[in-house]
Amino acid sequence: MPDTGLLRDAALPNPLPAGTVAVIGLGYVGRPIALAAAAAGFAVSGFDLDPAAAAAAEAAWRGLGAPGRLSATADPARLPAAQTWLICVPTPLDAAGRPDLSLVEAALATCVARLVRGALVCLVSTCQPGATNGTCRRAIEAAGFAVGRDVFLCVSPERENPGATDGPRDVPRLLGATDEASLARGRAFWERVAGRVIPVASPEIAECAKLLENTYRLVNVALMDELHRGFAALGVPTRAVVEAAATKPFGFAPFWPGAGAGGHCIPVDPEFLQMELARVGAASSLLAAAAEANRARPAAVVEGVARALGGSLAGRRVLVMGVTYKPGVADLRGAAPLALLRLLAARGAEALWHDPLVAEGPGPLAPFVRAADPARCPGGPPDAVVLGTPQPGFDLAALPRLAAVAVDPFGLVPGGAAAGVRVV
Ligand SMILES: NC(=O)C1=CN([C@@H]2O[C@H](COP(=O)(O)OP(=O)(O)OC[C@H]3O[C@@H](n4cnc5c(N)ncnc54)[C@H](O)[C@@H]3O)[C@@H](O)[C@H]2O)C=CC1
Ligand SMILES: CC(=O)N[C@H]1[C@@H](OP(=O)(O)OP(=O)(O)OC[C@H]2O[C@@H](n3ccc(=O)[nH]c3=O)[C@H](O)[C@@H]2O)O[C@H](C(=O)O)[C@@H](O)[C@@H]1O
Repeated sequence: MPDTGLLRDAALPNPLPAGTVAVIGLGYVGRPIALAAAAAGFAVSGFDLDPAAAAAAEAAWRGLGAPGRLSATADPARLPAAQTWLICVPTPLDAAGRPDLSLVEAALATCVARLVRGALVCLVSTCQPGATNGTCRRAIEAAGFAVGRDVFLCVSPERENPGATDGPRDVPRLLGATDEASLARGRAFWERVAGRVIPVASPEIAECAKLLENTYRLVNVALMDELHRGFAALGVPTRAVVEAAATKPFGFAPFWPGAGAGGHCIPVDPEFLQMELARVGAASSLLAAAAEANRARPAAVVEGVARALGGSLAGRRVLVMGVTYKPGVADLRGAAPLALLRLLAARGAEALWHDPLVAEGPGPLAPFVRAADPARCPGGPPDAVVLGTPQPGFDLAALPRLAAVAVDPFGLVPGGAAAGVRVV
């Protein structure tokens, strides 16, 4: 690869500003990292393709009294020749359910067009093992830079827990790099911004660890969903079983049943691991079964509602309590309760919803009827109520009073099956 780095430096209109960071992608992940980097003393330029996201980031930062050295733009021409580049764009599945890295590739294109010698590129987005050493390295080398000499490359996957952790300093950061020099550069940056950094021996270890964390959650949630039905058939309350098992001071991490693990990470990220495992002929059948069970979970819950109503949902009115993907978080992405609403409607029911965290009926909720007060549903009391997401503040003991049939995929309603609640 020709070493054009020096030429590129000379041609750039911007001199390399000391301590400048560019954050590409200003969503849930990029925005707090940009803020933390500014708080750590870096001059930070955020970039988002979506002008609304860039404007929202600036407004949020202003509201927090963010330092003036923090700015956001949707115009790549306004990006400086930064010393540190952080890739924080989404990594979704495509329509066929395959991992889609096209946004990471586009972000890399924005970055490498402005790379200067000495810069550090860090992949933060959740990607498949090999993305750093493959996709990222190729993009940098194609621009004429030698990784580890001209430009430094590392990966530090995000591990924030939405709704529970506040910022990049809350969770230790894994850090993998392509070489020693890159690891040192990455470590110096992240220790300043995030505090606790855990260096690992390769980018692939960091990538796989991130995917293992979320795969572990998917498999265990799917197991609990299945056991929940079994325990119910045995007449044993699942939550009491898990709480009892969790008193063991080692060797057991509690997971809970629900309407289906949702969001845009737990059902998605394991596919990145599975894709690479399949490529080397080692696809995990256990992971495949868990993913399939999780996809099928909302349909199983709806079938439970149908059975409780005598078999057919046609013309019945069913209220879903809580529609976000997890309790306490106003995020509808990949939310299992949305699948419940769609499946109920597809089977001829009138689907209603209530959620104190969702004021309006935006996009995916538009086809369904909002019940601002679940005790006074439009059109009168529903035939059945099903717990979609147990939002903080829900009076679960009162759930069975909302309709003749109450369905609980979580095992949370007091009294459970003994109190006439349908446990699914
Ligand atoms: N949301 C979360 O709590 C967590 C997310 N992650 C991972 O972090 C990554 C980012 O996720 P989020 O921040 O949640 O996504 P997001 O959807 O909230 O935000 C991403 C932003 O990137 C922008 N974008 C897309 N392509 C771009 C490009 N080429 N150039 C510039 N901007 C671009 C989008 O317009 C959007 O505003 C994903 O890989 C995700 O799996 C990991 C852990 C936690
Ligand atoms: C706590 C934790 O490890 N969080 C990681 C996770 O966050 P996310 O917001 O997806 O939460 P979480 O996994 O709890 O719920 C997902 C779904 O499972 C359901 N869920 C969950 C637990 C359970 O016991 N039962 C259950 O049904 C639950 O109701 C949801 O429907 O993925 C993030 C990511 O990589 O983006 C990581 O950065 C986070 O650190």
